[in-house]
Amino acid sequence: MLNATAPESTDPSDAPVAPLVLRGGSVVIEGRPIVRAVDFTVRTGEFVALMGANGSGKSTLVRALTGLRPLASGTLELFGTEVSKFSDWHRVGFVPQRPGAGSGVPANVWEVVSAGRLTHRKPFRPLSRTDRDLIDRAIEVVGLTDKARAAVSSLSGGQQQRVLIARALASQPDLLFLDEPTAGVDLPNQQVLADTLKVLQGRGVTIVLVAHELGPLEPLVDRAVVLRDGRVIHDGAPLSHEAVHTAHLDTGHAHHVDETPAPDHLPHVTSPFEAAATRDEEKN
Ligand SMILES: Nc1ncnc2c1ncn2[C@@H]1O[C@H](COP(=O)(O)OP(=O)(O)OP(=O)(O)O)[C@@H](O)[C@H]1O
Repeated sequence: MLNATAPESTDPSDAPVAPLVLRGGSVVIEGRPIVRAVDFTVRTGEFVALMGANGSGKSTLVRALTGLRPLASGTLELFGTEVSKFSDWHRVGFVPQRPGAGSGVPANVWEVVSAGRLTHRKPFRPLSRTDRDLIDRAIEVVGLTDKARAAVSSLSGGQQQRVLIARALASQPDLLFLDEPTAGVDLPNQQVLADTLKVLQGRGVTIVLVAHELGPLEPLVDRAVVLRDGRVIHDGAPLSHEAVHTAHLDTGHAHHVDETPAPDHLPHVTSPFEAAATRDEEKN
């Protein structure tokens, strides 16, 4: 007699593709190794906090993971595709650290958030009804509907941060990076951020967030990865602010990395954002 129950698949190709796999990733800036041989995998739907002291390399790592900084060595795969061949950038959202969504341009909230739909539109086509609905909804999720036509420059720092988050939401990413979204943001705004990220987490979005302290975000975090001097010193349960600073390589959760210094001459990995990143640096 035939068994009607289908046998469970053992085919490894059935496993969901990890949104992010970095192997031996190093970043060198002006000859100085800033990120050193980091292995970092993020699974679908995970919420990972990237922690560590000032200057430990968190922002640099995030910029490498978003294709904004070339890797000096190592490999990066996004949704199973090597980064130089990856083209589904609309699946990746990034909320940068720097405040000031308006950045001197007299744009209103709705205009800035609408930029989140740019990667989805065909060139020179006006926004569709769907685009407009997604923009309105993103503004609603971050609680700024009543400010939709306000100049971004007229908003508080925390509200401006929410505008940047709404812009990322409007692009409906599957993988969202946020670089210190709570820095300099008051507690009510941090709570709005936590509520917003909870909505995204519920939708299955994978989230990688840089933070010094988790605050209201703590209950959402599945895993903390702590960097020190460009290396991973902890990869496991979320840590308190104090524990981040006292974490040692022998915590038990620690992920040991190769101590070999990055070589001087390294292969160059290009990305579609590299030109933009260079321009960005020149401005700094
Ligand atoms: N464009 C750059 N040019 C020169 N050095 C840089 C550049 N970007 C980063 N660095 C250096 O790399 C190191 C790591 O910086 P990074 O901003 O990645 O650290 P971080 O952990 O995010 O710090 P913070 O918490 O202060 O934001 C620092 O010593 C910084 O000075």
